[in-house]
Amino acid sequence: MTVIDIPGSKSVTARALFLAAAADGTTTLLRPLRSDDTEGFAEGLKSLGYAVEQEADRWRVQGRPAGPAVPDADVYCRDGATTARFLPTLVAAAASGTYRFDASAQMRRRPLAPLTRALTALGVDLRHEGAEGHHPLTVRAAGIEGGHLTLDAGESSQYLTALLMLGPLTAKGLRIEVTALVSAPYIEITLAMMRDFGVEVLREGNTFTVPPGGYRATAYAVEPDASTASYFFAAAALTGREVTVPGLGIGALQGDLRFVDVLRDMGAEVSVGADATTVRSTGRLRGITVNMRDISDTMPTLAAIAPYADGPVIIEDVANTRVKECDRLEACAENLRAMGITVHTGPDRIEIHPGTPKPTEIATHGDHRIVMSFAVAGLRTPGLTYDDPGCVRKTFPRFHEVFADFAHDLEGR
Ligand SMILES: O=C(O)C1=C[C@@H](OP(=O)(O)O)[C@@H](O)[C@H](O)C1
Ligand SMILES: C=C(OP(=O)(O)O)C(=O)O
Repeated sequence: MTVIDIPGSKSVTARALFLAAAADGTTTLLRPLRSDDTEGFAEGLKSLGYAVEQEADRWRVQGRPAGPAVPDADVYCRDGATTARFLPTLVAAAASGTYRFDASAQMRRRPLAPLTRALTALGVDLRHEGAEGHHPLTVRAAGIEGGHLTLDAGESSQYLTALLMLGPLTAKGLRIEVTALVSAPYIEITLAMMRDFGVEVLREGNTFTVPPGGYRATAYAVEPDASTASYFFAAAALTGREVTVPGLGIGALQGDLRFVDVLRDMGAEVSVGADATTVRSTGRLRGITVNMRDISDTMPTLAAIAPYADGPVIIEDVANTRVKECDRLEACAENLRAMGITVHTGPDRIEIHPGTPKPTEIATHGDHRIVMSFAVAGLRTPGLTYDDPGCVRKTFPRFHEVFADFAHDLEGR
């Protein structure tokens, strides 16, 4: 059995930084993720005048319920959609200030119109320099009264997360009626973490009622990243081995841990314990048809191991993977085809046929998940190379070292 320590969750770290910055008091984050996305979020907060002290496994944030410490700032959100969607929302609640946000070329292309429209509907003066609903943008803060909103979060749950977290910072709170939602388990993370910072959201069907009153600082331990864990679980299922990830068990916040259910359906033995999850190969990897709308960050993980299954793998309802770090459906298809595999894609689906993959250079499109997913395939098809291996920095800067040690350890068993 191989036990692997996974770095902290990106989603939890980003939310914790937002909530800590808005809270009354000093918050300590234990085991935050240290990667480009989360360092970028912390840097963004610092540009806004928040005090963020970063020691290796412990970050301290001094909350500022009144908002940024500086009257104006330029904030670069890098490639992180959590940063690019959550930070403009955080500053919108301040009583005054002018804050300009920009992001990487890909993040400029990624959408946020439903969020910017919702903020505008709440009375926020938000201006775009180019296309509406895209970075760069400037927020002129003047406080938010609050009230009722209708939101389409069918393209990204991050719009809803941003507005939920904004609610307690408005004068009267928010009532948000959601007409469509993708990546729903991320909303459970948001609600659970808001509760940890002292705010209870009332949920009635598709309507969320968020009370005013602000957040309370706390000490917060960040759980390991479940999307990152998917590469190690998939590796076990693919290579006939067993892998245990401590820190992700029954009470885990992240929906992406459900990726192990997909591996179970494909033939692996899975045990989700109180505080750890184990995947053990039974030697079988069956084809499967699976809806991944809730856990689409793990779609590339499944796509990369799909050719080694004994039947077709069909992944459905993942249209939003086309607006991530790249068009992930086409990137997976392109790379699998380059490996000699038969693949069909539709607007929201991918169908991958069994075959004998041959090594190639993986076109990463700057997407960390493409690299990490195909690294798993590399355990069965040695010789895969990557045109931009360093893009793993977004969520797991030490991925290549850790994965090489892990693969070595697996081989020895
Ligand atoms: O809220 C979050 O932390 C995230 C939500 C998901 O995005 P979408 O809701 O845009 O699918 C996920 O893909 C992303 O990596 C992180
Ligand atoms: C889609 C992702 O990130 P984000 O949307 O937070 O940039 C991801 O990490 O796979």
